[in-house]
Order: sequence, then C-alpha cells, then structure tokens
Amino acid sequence: MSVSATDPLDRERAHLTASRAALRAMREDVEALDIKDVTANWVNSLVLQRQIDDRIKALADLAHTPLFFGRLDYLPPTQHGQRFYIGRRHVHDAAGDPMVIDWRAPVSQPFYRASRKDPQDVRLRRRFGYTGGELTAYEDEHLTDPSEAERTSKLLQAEIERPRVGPMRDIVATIQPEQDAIVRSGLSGTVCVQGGPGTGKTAVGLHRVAYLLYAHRERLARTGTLVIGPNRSFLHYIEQVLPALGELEVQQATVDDLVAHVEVRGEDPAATAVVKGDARMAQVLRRALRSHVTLPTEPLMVVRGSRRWRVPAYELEEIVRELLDRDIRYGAARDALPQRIAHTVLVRMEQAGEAPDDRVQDAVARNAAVKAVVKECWPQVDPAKLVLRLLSDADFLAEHAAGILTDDEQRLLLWTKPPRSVKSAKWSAADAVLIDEAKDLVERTHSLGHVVLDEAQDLSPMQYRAVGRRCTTGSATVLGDLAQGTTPWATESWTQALGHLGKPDAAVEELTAGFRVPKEVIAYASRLLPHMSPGLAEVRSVRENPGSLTIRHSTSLDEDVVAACREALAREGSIGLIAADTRVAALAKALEAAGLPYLSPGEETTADARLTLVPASLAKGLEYDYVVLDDPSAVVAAEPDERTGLRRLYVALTRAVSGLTIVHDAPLPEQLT
Ligand SMILES: Nc1ncnc2c1ncn2[C@@H]1O[C@H](COP(=O)(O)OP(=O)(O)OP(=O)(O)O)[C@@H](O)[C@H]1O
Repeated sequence: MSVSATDPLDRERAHLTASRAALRAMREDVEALDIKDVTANWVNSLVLQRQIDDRIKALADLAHTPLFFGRLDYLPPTQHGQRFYIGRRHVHDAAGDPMVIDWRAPVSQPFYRASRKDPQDVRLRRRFGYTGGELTAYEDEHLTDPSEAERTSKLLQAEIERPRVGPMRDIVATIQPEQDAIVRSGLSGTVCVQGGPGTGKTAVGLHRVAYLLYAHRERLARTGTLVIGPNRSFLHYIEQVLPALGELEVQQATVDDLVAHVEVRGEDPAATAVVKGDARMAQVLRRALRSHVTLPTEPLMVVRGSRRWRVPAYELEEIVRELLDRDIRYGAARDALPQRIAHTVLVRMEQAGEAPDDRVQDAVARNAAVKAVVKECWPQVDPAKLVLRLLSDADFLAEHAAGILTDDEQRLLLWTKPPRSVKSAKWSAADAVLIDEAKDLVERTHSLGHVVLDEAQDLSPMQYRAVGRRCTTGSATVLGDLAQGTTPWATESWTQALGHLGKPDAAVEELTAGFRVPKEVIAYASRLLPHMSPGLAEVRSVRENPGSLTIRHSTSLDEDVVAACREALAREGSIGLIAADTRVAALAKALEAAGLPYLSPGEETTADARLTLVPASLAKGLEYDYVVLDDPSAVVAAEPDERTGLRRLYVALTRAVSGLTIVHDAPLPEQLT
C-alpha cells in the first residue's frame, strides 16, 4: 500500500501501524525483563513473574479490537493544541510520548462529552470506522465551526445496528454523554440508574467499573470490586466485557452466590418468601440473637496462686449490660467480655497492692472460671441454627417477632415439618439470606471497594441488605428498571431500595435513550406500561433501523413457531426463541423434530449455532437480533399475578435488536391490543 501524505485516511492508517509497532515494542520490553538479579527470594520472584505475565497479556494486540477509535484535536491554547488518539489502552513510543491515550484518561473525556454548545476546547473530534481490524472510514465534527451543521453520527448508528453474535461487547467507542456522566462519577458516591430496556444500564455499570479501576487502581486492588447479576447465564453473557477493557480482576456473582452458607434445596411459596425478604426480619433476627445473652446472677471467683479474687454479680452484670448497649457485633462483644472481666480482677489486684501487667490480664481472661461465665452469659451462636430455630419453634418466633410481625406472618414463616438439623433442612434462597443477616450480626461481613448491582429491581429488602453489607465502606452502582421487576417482592421505589442497601443518599439518574429495541417494537411493548408501572416513561429508541414487528395468529402453534425460527435463521445474527417456562419442553421437542439445533441461555452463540431457546424467566438482561415470542398470554399466565405476568411479557418483548415475531394461538393479552 502506498501511503500518500495528503490522504487523511492513509495518514491515520500510518499512525495505526506506528502505534501497533509501539505496542509491540512495549510488550517486548516487558518480555525481556530479567528478574534474576532483582530478587533472590523465590516467593517474590514468583509474584513478580505473575505480574509480568499479566502485563504481557494486557499488552496483547488483538487483531479485531481497534487500537484507537477516536481522535481529539484541541484548540491551540489548551493542551498546546495537541492531538490525541483515543483507544482502549495507553500506548507510547520509544521516547515515552503518547501514541494512544486510554479512554479513561481526563484528556479523553471531551471525546464523549464535548458538543457544539460546549466544545470543551476541542476543535476537531474524529471517529474511526473499522472493518475486520482494518481502518476504513472516519467522521469529523468541527465543534467550533458555526457553519457546520449538527448531524447524527453514521458510525454510531452502524455500531448500534451491528448484528449481535456471541457475548456482550464493550461500548467504549460510542458511550453517550449522559452515559459517560455516570461512568465517570466518583468512587465515593453510590449511583442508582433507572432506565428502560436497552438504555445501556449494564454497559454503563461495567464501564464504570473499568473507569474506577483506572482512576483508583491501588485502592480498589486492595479492597476489591464485584459485579452482581441475576443468574449464571446473564453473568456468562457479560463476562467478556471487562477483560476486553483490560480488567481481569473483577469478581462476578449472583446474590445467591454471596449468601451460599447452606445448600439451597427448597422453595418458598410467594407469600412466605415476601415475609422472609421483608426488612423487619432483620429486627427479629437481632432480637433472637441477643436473647442468648443472660445477665450473671452468681459472683465470680478467680483463684491465682494462694489468692482468691471475687467479682460480685452486680459488677459482672454491669459489664454485660455495657457490652449489650454498645452497638458492636455479637461475636466481637463475646471476644471482649473475658478481657473486660479480667480488667475488673486486675483493678482489684492493684487495689490490694499488686502490680500485675498485661500478661496477668491475659492469663485471667483465659482462666476457667472466667471462661465459664462467658459461656454461660454470652454463648456462641451458630447463625444457621438460629434461623432454623426461628422457623421451627413457634414460641421462640413469637417471643422475638412480637410487635414486629403479625400472627399471620409468623404462621407463614413456620415450617410445617421442622427439620432435625441444619444439614437436613430444605433451605430456600430467602432462608440463606436470613442466615447471611444472622452471620453479619455475629461477625461483620467484609466490605469491598465497589459493587455493581444489576437488575436490582428484583431484590427483596433483605437481599439489598446482604449486598449493602458487602460495600459498607465502599460504594455501589445500582442498575435497574422498576417496570421489569418480576419478583413478588420487587421494589416499588429506588428511595426504599437505597435505604435498605444502606446508601440513602445515593443519586438516582435516569437513562431514556434506547440502544437495543427498534421504535416500532418498543412502542408496542410500551402499551403495557400504564397497566403495570404507571408513571414510567416510554424508552426513546435511537435506532434508525425501523426494525420489524410481526404478529401471527396460528392454529398449529409449535409448527408455526418453528417456521418463524427458520425464517429468522435465514438472516444474519442471533435468534432467541422466548417462551413461557411451561412451554419450553414442548418447543424443544418441536425444534428437535424439525432438525433445528438450539442452545440454552448462557451457551455462547457462534456463527454456526445462532438459535437459543430461552425460558421467559431467564430472558432478563439478554438480547438477540431476532426474537420469536411464543404465545404471550402463556407468558403472562405463568406468573402468580397479572402485574408480574405483564412485566414478564414486557421483558420478553424488549429483547430484540432487529425484529420481533410474535406467534400465538390464544388471544393476545388485552393490554397489548
Ligand atoms: N452508547 C452505546 N453505543 C452503542 N451501543 C450501546 C450503547 N449503549 C448501549 N448499547 C447497546 O445497547 C444494548 C443494550 O444495552 P444494555 O444491555 O446495557 O441495556 P440495559 O439497560 O441493561 O437493558 P435491560 O434493561 O434490558 O437489561 C447492548 O447491546 C449495548 O451494547
């Protein structure tokens, strides 16, 4: 290829080639590091070698991930009129001068935020288009040129319309200003994002983690970061995004994973789960736990050598009361009690003219008589056993739930056949959360530096508390859509949810532009909004592709659904066949009979396997180019109440990027017509 000095595209390509060479040189420098002389200690050298290996990995040049996607030319007075190429990572040349700037660096910010109204000292913003790793196009905005008209970016449109195959990908090249404001908000504050389907909440949450790791690398490396999603298949779908941004250390989990102290084998009826998930349960647990503390009634006698030291009961009582009044964990108070008692003994020794030191106090604290008092007054409590007793022993529950839970609520909690032991109990997911709460009452849960909580609307108050205690000293990004709440305990307001999370002062932001669902489809789905979440605004689709919405009445449902899948397979991209969970088995059979291979959610779509059979209960957070929706009324009917059913349907209707085909034999829910 001959490089002409005047063709801008050629010059940009030359910069790409030079940047790639610079990246290669950076990698070679690291590869050439010889650590033999740096450290003789083999543990240190292992650690160092691992860091070096990670660094080499991070410096890999991925053929299909463009090294830079944008360029900013500043006006002369700022940044010395410099030009910056914006990319996923920092690249510098041999002299240390930047070839590509990390998208998270402060000088990159105007790439996302500058506008004609507020050019932020930027003269030119250039976006690059790539085809299979080749730089093939660019698009300019002269932000300070009044004669240039505002127009929507074709590259942005192309990016949004690009067919979806495989797992979720990053959006660094096209983060929108209102999204960027959330991505770059500070580490100290918790942010809550309300946004309709496809407004980019998940994308924004993941990019915020990447941003925070860049801006506060050391602190977060120490304290840790965690992304919480609704289920395994969702986590699988999003797991590539952060590694693609160079961040390999972020943990992922479901709320169930966080509280997996017992094996969950049982399921609660909805009404029971609602009570178990209610924040009042925290009060019941606290009371029940503290009821194990009893006030001493006997004096303590400590024998040391030839001397006996007596502490009267009223003094022991005072110590116990004082610990009860202090707001410390049950276990911490239990650990402190022997030392407090020993201290009282020490004071007596001093009064008698002895000069005991710290070692004497420790010895007294370990004295059998002192231990006996502790065992008697402040016994060890096993959190799971505590919950087991509350759920099996009506009197114990009544004693601690009095004035907190009604009689009916207490009845809902009690097991009809109490299990014999923690091991044999058929614990439910909500029980595991109760045990987690009890565990935290005994011993403080470790707090991370930052937690992203996705699909947050579905959590119960007790689950919010479980997440909240994992970021007490850190912050959180809470993402959700109240209209997509499909649990019986789904939150009705973010203020309440944030209160339970322990972050009542968090800012609530709203995203309204939709990047997934075509206009016609979102308009159709939004017909449900007034019936299930009145007051929530319809998403404004930014997609120019009108998409397609097809509704077919069928007299032989399975056959017509299979036919619709076949039609979708004739096009490019992924296909999701979404159906009520109860319909999945029949449809699986129909697909097999028709010789159409299909995947389950969480299995990766590839160019050869593009059809996924999705139970409606797992559709949340996922997306497909084409969606075939089987019998909407069955999706509604599968839920315990109509509102939840309509919300489940709303989720299913909003998964499509390019087209939605609805096939039904039963009449459509009236709210849609
Ligand atoms: N700024 C953007 N540029 C390009 N694509 C974007 C942008 N923002 C979001 N998207 C894309 O839109 C789709 C929807 O994003 P995402 O899944 O984050 O939305 P969501 O709000 O979490 O949706 P849901 O409520 O359905 O879970 C994804 O494919 C995402 O990559």
